[in-house]
Amino acid sequence: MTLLLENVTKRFGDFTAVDDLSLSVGEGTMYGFLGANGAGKTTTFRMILGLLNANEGHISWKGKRISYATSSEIGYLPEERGLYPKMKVEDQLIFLAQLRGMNKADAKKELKHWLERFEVPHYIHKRVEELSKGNQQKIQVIASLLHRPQLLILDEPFSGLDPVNVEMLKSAILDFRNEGATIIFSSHRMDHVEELCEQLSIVHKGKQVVQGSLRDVKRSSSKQYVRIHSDHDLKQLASIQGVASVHQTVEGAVYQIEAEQVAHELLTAALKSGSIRHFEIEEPSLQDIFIEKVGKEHA
Ligand SMILES: Nc1ncnc2c1ncn2[C@@H]1O[C@H](COP(=O)(O)OP(=O)(O)OP(=O)(O)O)[C@@H](O)[C@H]1O
Repeated sequence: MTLLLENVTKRFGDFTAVDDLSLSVGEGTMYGFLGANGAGKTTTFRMILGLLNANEGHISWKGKRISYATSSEIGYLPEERGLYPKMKVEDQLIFLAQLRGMNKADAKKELKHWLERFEVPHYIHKRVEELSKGNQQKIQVIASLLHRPQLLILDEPFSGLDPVNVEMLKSAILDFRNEGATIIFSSHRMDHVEELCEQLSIVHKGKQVVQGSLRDVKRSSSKQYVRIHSDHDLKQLASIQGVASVHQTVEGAVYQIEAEQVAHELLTAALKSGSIRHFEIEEPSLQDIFIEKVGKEHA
């Protein structure tokens, strides 16, 4: 595994922010790191980067500890965005790329490429403070990947972006992954994670409560749903044993079921009531799984 965390614990005084966390991220993987506010995501990222020391456990990147010597291989979008407001975009980003070992000519070329990719080439000579929040966010994303890191850590990359910019960023980071980078990112938007990540982990109060591929995580969930579209009244289906809840939709209803067998009973009962237009057994969404594991209060 490229990035490995083994039994990592971080305490602030008596408070345990990250509790015995282990995870492994394969090379070229897009990895989602999820959790409610205060779950320990940023603390974990800071430990991976060597900005905070773990009290217990080990963290390695390609078998080594991340340090100043490996900083050119790593890109980081911090949660608290930290560009210099008075400095011009070009000066700032080229300076940051040079700090990570890139020469000026290459940095200029890459900067031009990414500004065009994010449709903001005209901001090159603007001061950061002159840009809107969303455009500052794009510039900060560019700062994290300009030096072409092998490992990119993005803390809430989509926050503050409008839907068009979200799509632009998704496509850019997918291309970056396809070119070989390993990407780990946190997000409170489960739909983005579902769309992008092959592997994910959910932490709750510092402890890992879910880890695996999106597919396995969904399969291991106790929740399953049946969606039925019909013009007939299907109210009586709610009383079938094993139907945990019913959600009415414009076209019919979605039933949460406790076992797959209940789906067959629903189908038989629905057909007895008349014809149906649509019948489908649905996997839970990542949002459902998150709420199941982390609690409704954080949904
Ligand atoms: N320097 C610190 N001193 C004391 N407590 C801290 C410190 N840094 C973080 N914490 C605490 O550790 C816990 C985890 O914080 P962290 O920022 O890692 O959460 P998070 O999952 O990134 O949350 P969010 O989604 O809100 O960004 C929180 O309860 C926070 O208050």
